Amino acid sequence: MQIAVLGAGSMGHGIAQVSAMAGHDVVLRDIEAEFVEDGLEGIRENLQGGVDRDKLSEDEMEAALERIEGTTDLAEAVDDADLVVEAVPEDMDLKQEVFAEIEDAASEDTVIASNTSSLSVTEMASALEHPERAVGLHFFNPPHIMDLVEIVIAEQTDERTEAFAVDYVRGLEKEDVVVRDTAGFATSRLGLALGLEAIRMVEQGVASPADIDEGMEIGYGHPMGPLELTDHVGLDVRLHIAEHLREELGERFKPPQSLRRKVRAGNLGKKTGEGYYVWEDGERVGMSGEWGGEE
Ligand SMILES: NC(=O)c1ccc[n+]([C@@H]2O[C@H](COP(=O)([O-])OP(=O)(O)OC[C@H]3O[C@@H](n4cnc5c(N)ncnc54)[C@H](O)[C@@H]3O)[C@@H](O)[C@H]2O)c1
Repeated sequence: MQIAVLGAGSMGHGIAQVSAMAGHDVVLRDIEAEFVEDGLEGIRENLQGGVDRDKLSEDEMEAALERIEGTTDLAEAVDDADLVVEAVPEDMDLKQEVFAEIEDAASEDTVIASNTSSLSVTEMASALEHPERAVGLHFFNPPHIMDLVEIVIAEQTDERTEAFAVDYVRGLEKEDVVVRDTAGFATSRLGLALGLEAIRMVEQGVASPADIDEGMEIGYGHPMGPLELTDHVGLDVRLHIAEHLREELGERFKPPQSLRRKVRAGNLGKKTGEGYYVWEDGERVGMSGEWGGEE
């Protein structure tokens, strides 16, 4: 199958990589040649990492690389594509513009997918003349490691498009869950509900961040507790999604005060060195100030 991936950033280059690994021919498109080159370099590094860890052979790496081309030309990318996956920044106007551009340049039965993590695919699809071919393919970061893809069914998505998306995801040897297009889909909504409640529990002094996280890790088998996960994702990102879900789904997603306070103070989690924990060189070294630092 011929696949175009638009946007060669964190997600786009990974989606191009897993598609090529599954045997598809891929064109990766970004708006500047240097972004395309960065994306291709990211793919080379990931694949080389796989070879170093004996996950794939040199030959498999070379074959995958040969199946991927880069371009800045939209028409060249989508012209022969059976599937176009957009992974451009999370902005509804931009996504709608990109959807309409794809439809102008692609053939009539090309499936048009968005990797959005929170926006309405139904709203994006409304920019198309044939919206029944739109679908959400929500990959997780990084796509070459994470096994799940949420397939998001917009109001307009028809059965052919849904079946196509399921086949594509299974062909990547990933697990699919099919969800209706609602705010936060299935994963972000549940993950955030847990994260916000954990933050409220910290605010109420129920237990320390480390004890709450350990409770979920050991008691419930979660690989990472909700507060550490919040630090990984970024407090700013979680606040933004909470505000969106509050607007769409109600007050139960109201962002807790400490989340707002920390974001205002620039304490955004692992990337800035402090969130609910303190981080040094990417390692968790203690809890944030009000918990005295000690775990
Ligand atoms: N980063 C994550 O953890 C994550 C996880 C799941 C889904 N997503 C979603 O994936 C999408 C992309 O996120 P990202 O983190 O890869 O962003 P990013 O900023 O790393 O990459 C976006 C890329 O798109 C390019 N771009 C901008 N306009 C374009 C256009 N018109 N055509 C082609 N390329 C264009 C940019 O130059 C940039 O290289 C967003 O919708 C985001 O919500 C992100």
